[in-house]
Amino acid sequence: MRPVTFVKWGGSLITDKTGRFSVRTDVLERLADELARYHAAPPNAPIVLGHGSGSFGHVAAREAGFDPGAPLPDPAPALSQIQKAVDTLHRHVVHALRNAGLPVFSWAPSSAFVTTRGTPERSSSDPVHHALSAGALPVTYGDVTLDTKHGLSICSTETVFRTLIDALQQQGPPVARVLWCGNTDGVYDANGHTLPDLTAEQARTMIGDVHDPDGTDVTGGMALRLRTASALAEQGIDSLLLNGTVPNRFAAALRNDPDAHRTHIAAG
Ligand SMILES: Nc1ncnc2c1ncn2[C@@H]1O[C@H](COP(=O)(O)OP(=O)(O)OP(=O)(O)O)[C@@H](O)[C@H]1O
Ligand SMILES: C=C(C)CCOP(=O)(O)O
Repeated sequence: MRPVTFVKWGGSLITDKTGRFSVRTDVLERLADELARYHAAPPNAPIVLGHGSGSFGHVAAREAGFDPGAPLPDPAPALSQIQKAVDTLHRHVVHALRNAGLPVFSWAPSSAFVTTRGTPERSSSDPVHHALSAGALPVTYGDVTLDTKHGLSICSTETVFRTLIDALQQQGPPVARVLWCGNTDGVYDANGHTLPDLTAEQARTMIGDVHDPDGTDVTGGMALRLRTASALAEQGIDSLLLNGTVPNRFAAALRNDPDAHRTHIAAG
């Protein structure tokens, strides 16, 4: 099998994070169409798609009183409410993908692993590995998890990807790169200009300089993305941070076309 490309559609892209349970259906449909065209045109890399939770999971987690540093006194109702919100957005995503003709295989982190203070344990990538071998499109997402210390925790798509990539790397196929699709032209410097190329070290240095995302967020925004991309670069995996709100930017990144409006965090 060819090396796998991981793709995240961020919550800032597919939802309005300043709203409450507000999905951008038009954006979802266009992205699904861009992905379907790539999928139908060999030679195409196998894809694992993940999506953020935006104004669904982040809002539900905040409303349930989620605090990453402390256990919730009564986790069961919160777990159920957050899972419902996350699942509602996931249904929108898989609906758009199936309508575009893609062979979706949905893979829920909340059913696949338990966490300890937010860190996944005992994860198996077997279903994702087999789905890829079968030619399916595995689709996962940032999710709520049962947690051994806190009752519940939240796993961002970034954490899900790192766990899944570690597990996949042990069995093959290799993972080549991650496309992080959001609502900015990659990572901006202090003047708002895109930084086209960053090493892992430079990306890590920038963590203290980024601001919180607009709207509700419980997982760490751009700081978490930079931390994750630097760690992946050190494992030999490239990251591209790009703006999915602009038509065809995602399609161009899938094809590896050059584009000045994105940030490349290079492996090595
Ligand atoms: N230096 C920066 N360059 C680019 N974006 C930045 C920077 N600093 C902060 N941001 C903010 O980070 C946001 C992206 O983080 P966010 O967590 O919303 O991403 P996401 O993955 O799309 O969302 P979700 O976590 O809901 O999936 C951007 O919309 C932007 O407002
Ligand atoms: C808030 C929840 C439930 C998941 C967050 O995942 P992310 O949007 O990828 O950070």
